[in-house]
Amino acid sequence: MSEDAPATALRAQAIDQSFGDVDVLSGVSLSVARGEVAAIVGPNGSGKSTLLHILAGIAAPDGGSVAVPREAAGARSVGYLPQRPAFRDGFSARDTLGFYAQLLDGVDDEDVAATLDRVGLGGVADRSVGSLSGGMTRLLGLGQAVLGEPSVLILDEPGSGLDPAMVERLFGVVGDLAADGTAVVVASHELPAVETHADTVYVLDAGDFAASGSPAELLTETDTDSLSEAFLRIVRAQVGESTVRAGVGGRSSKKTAGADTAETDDTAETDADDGVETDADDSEVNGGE
Ligand SMILES: Nc1ncnc2c1ncn2[C@@H]1O[C@H](COP(=O)(O)OP(=O)(O)OP(=O)(O)O)[C@@H](O)[C@H]1O
Repeated sequence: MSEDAPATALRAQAIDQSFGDVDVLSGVSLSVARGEVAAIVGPNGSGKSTLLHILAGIAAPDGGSVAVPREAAGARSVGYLPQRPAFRDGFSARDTLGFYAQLLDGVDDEDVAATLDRVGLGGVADRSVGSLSGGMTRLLGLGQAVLGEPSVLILDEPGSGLDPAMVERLFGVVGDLAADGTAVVVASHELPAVETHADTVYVLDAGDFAASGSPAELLTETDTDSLSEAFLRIVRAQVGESTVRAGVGGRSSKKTAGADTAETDDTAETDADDGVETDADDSEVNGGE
């Protein structure tokens, strides 16, 4: 790896995931550098949450591997905001983040207060979490995810339920974190915000990335004027029209059975035992970058 190249913060290789006979992810690979905001977009049911669970180490994939080199600086490697964050009622926002702070080395009350301010909840820090609106609860989830300055931040639909100003604020926070070196993977349907704030966009459809590149590259490739238009063009090209996805469906969509088999067979790390290595002190992950 050259001195100047941004270090890889997260690498997923040949991820396969099925539920029953439905193949949701088939050979998905991506690499995210420190300081990069990578957005995963895709139709409903295309597998974004499934992929994020795997990247966050919450679920082991059927095949493939995830590696997150341990960073010396942060109190933890990966922060994760689920699609529907929920907190135990009866505690304030401050106490809730305080609880999570206790679980992390070197994170104190000052960090909790700074985090609440950062996500826009400083003014309601002492309100019970049960009295927070859905959007505020999501912001608290973002606060929980960024506590301890993880080197990788994984956000599942962080803008869902937030008003446009809050969506902008949230993506602004994400941009600030990336500027400080955090690698961010965000699944989002907020395509205008993604177009403005993401460095790389991955369009997940039919089990794998149908397209990827910077927002500008996707607009150029699809000859469109906005990421929303580019998205529609890409996913309509996949199946003729955009619908709720029910998975790749027995390898019947864009991949052939042979292609899937070849990817699986080619991959040395598809053993489930090798699966997720999110906390691995895995310096070889950066080797050759
Ligand atoms: N635990 C599970 N058991 C069975 N099927 C599942 C499970 N989790 C996800 N699926 C299926 O996998 C597919 C992908 O779901 P996923 O939630 O990852 O999609 P998504 O792209 O995040 O959707 P959305 O944009 O609507 O949130 C769907 O067909 C879903 O029904």
